[in-house]
Amino acid sequence: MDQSGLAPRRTALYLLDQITGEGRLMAELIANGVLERLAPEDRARAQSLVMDTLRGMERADRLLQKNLNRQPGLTVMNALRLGVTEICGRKEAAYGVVNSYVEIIARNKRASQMKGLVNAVLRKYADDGAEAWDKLRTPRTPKWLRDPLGEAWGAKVMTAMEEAHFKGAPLDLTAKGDAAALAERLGGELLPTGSVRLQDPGQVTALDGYEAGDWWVQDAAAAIPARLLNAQKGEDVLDLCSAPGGKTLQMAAAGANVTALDISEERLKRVHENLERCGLTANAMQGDALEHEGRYDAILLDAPCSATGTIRRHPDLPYAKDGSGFFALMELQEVMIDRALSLLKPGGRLVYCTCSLLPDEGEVQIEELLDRNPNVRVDSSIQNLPWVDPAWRSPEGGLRLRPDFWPERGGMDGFYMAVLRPTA
Ligand SMILES: C[S@@+](CC[C@H](N)C(=O)[O-])C[C@H]1O[C@@H](n2cnc3c(N)ncnc32)[C@H](O)[C@@H]1O
Repeated sequence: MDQSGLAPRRTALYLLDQITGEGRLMAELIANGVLERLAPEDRARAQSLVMDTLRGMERADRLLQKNLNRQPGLTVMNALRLGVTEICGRKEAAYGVVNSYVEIIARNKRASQMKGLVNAVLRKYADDGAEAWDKLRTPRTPKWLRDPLGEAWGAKVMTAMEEAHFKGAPLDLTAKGDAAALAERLGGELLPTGSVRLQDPGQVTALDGYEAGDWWVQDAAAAIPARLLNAQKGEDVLDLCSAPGGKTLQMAAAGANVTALDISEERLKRVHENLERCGLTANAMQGDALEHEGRYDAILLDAPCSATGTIRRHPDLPYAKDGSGFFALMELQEVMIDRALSLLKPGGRLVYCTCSLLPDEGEVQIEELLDRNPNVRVDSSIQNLPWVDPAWRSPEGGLRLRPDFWPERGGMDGFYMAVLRPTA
């Protein structure tokens, strides 16, 4: 048989097993070199197969349920999910898909006796599987996360967010210089917030201006906190949780004296690489935000969080996580906000943000801060900036961004952000 599709599919199956069975994140697996043995085009293929399967998981499972008396072991189930996604979701020719997964399972010592089942089940989708797939509802987020998000935002918004998650995300860039000129050069859209959006970018590193460091990849929502901080030339600015460095680059490009801290030596390497590629300067250093000393005009705290705002790009998150670590993150966020406020010079400002859809990591953190510290106010004037959509305004004075906003443009990451100013 034709062996060409086997390598990316086998890797896709391994990735899916690790995500759904071991709770590993895709980014972590890739950083550990899982894709390295594959040819570059196969890497992209393996990755996109996994992403599509995770995004459409509920559809694949619903279609499979009809043809399975009981759920097989994880690897066989995941091979079936990948196969159904390819045939029904990606509309690929069934023959090659079925043969590949049968071959992969046949070569798997623990699962080889199930190759007949894989063959028999996948074949059933060859004729009308694609049509059945298209008729199914937008795939739902796993219950552990759907419940709290639905409670926070309501059923209608939940469905709209799920639609955004299912569609995935375009590529957003932040320009080092003139964003309008960059949009024109790359044939992208200049967004109201100043980011440049490309709908169908191809390989990022091959785009014009990558080598020259004229831009960096940063979701439009993720670019807003540094815009709110509005670092000025010559100001002493602290990026407390900086890696991989998107916001550090924005503040360095504005001419501020940026100290970029991160607890992870490994992740800090990315900050150094990004600064070097873009020809920008910052004092990037490894350190714990809770122990850092100094006094700053402006501080950006992009706190570690559930990252539930990034599901459009990271559909593995709801399957790799179960929410069990989130409470500890919320406690850390609270301590970090207090610590960050203590590092401000008189008259200084702090932007607190998280790429989370959970109010406990955003709105509630700010409400609780105001309760325990009457000497801080939320600077709600940012809600009136000309490029701020009124729909983003949050009652306590911050901005709430959600993936279902800008649906006609391709959405945005979920984020919460607020500008805080000590009054004494
Ligand atoms: C949301 S990410 C930051 C993203 C970054 N601001 C950007 O825009 O590219 C959170 C970061 O916080 C770092 N972190 C976690 N605990 C920390 C601590 N106690 N002190 C400093 N950094 C910490 C993590 O290593 C991670 O890189």
